Amino acid sequence: MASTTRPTRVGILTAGGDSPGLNAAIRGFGKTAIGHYGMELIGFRDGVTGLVENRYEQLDGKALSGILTVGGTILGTSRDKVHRYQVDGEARDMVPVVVENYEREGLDALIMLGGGGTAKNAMRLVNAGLNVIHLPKTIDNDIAMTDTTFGFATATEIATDAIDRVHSTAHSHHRIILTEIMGHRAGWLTLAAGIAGGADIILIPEIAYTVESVAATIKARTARGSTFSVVAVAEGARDVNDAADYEAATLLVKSAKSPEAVRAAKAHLAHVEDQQREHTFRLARELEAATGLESRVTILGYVQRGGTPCAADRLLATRLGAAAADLVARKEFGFMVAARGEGTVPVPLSEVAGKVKLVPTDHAWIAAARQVGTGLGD
Ligand SMILES: Nc1ncnc2c1ncn2[C@@H]1O[C@H](COP(=O)(O)OP(=O)(O)O)[C@@H](O)[C@H]1O
Ligand SMILES: O=P(O)(O)OC[C@H]1O[C@](O)(COP(=O)(O)O)[C@@H](O)[C@@H]1O
Ligand SMILES: [Mg+2]
Repeated sequence: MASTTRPTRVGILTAGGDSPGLNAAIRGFGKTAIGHYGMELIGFRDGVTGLVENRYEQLDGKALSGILTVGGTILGTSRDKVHRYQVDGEARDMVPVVVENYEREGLDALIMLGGGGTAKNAMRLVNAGLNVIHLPKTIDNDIAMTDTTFGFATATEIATDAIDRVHSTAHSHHRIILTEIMGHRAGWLTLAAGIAGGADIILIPEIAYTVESVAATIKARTARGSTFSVVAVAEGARDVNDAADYEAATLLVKSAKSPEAVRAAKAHLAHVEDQQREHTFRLARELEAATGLESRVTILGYVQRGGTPCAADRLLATRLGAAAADLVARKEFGFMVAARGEGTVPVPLSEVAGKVKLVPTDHAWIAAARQVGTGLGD
């Protein structure tokens, strides 16, 4: 009797903040899965939302054509959590619903493209028995166990270009221009763009700053005849006082025992972070008072996440996507596909989920910044 084997059926989604290279990764996975391995592919809409609501579209060769260079994600995205899904203002555990949808659609695997939050969602679905593979995207570069993430290189280009551009206006007006750069709790993007753009001072969350130190660097420049300065400020950077408050709030979260205590501590941490949100404007006022130089703030914001991915991100996203399809073909699941050197390695999701990769204070980039005379605010 002739045996009929149905093609492997795979779902894919993008979740978390959008990031240049998401479409390149969808294409990299899809072309390999469909063209090379003969699999079927469906794309869930708007991240975990589409997974819960079972909203998806068929992805074929035509749907994947022409998206390599396109910014954002053709599938849409959201920051929904699978275990605390908001329904009528209430948080519900939707893992069983997702399992049901996965089974009803006859899926053999689910590919989740996302950052730290997505790694945690992926881990929850792995624990519920689904065959999941995660690909690391984020402009923040803060995912553990991978050399880098797609989106980071493009965002670095954009932020570097911004720093280049504020230089001439800072110079013309004899001003201090503070350029606030994204990165959530990590300083990778600010550090990379700050070095590449030749910022005079770089402030990152991993190194608490004092206004006195930043002002001293600026005054030393004035003494050398430069009556302007450019400061690259990470959105998560803090002065020593704010850093102490933040650390205390973080410790509370870590030491909380009951679920209620954890929730209360997390709410307190969110409040502390909220209070510190305007820190770049405060620093601008403090520097103006300390140096006598007029100060201005430029917040780069979502410009850093938009538009076409650079070549390095297209290359990274394509090779990670293709490697994910190889894993599906080999029936190896529960992994994040990490970039390691020029290759890729599958890393168990348990070694990634819940971890954040911050800039080590002995990192070579920090050493190089110091060596060329850049102030780090400490
Ligand atoms: N007068 C200026 N006008 C515009 N850009 C400048 C000026 N001086 C320096 N830059 C830019 O600032 C960045 C860092 O320059 P750098 O050589 O470190 O200057 P400095 O020694 O004055 O700090 C470079 O991108 C450089 O092109
Ligand atoms: O898009 P939102 O919800 O405003 O969030 C902003 C955050 O998203 C990011 O741009 C990227 O975050 P993820 O890639 O981890 O989702 C951070 O740099 C920033 O702190
Ligand atoms: Mg993140």
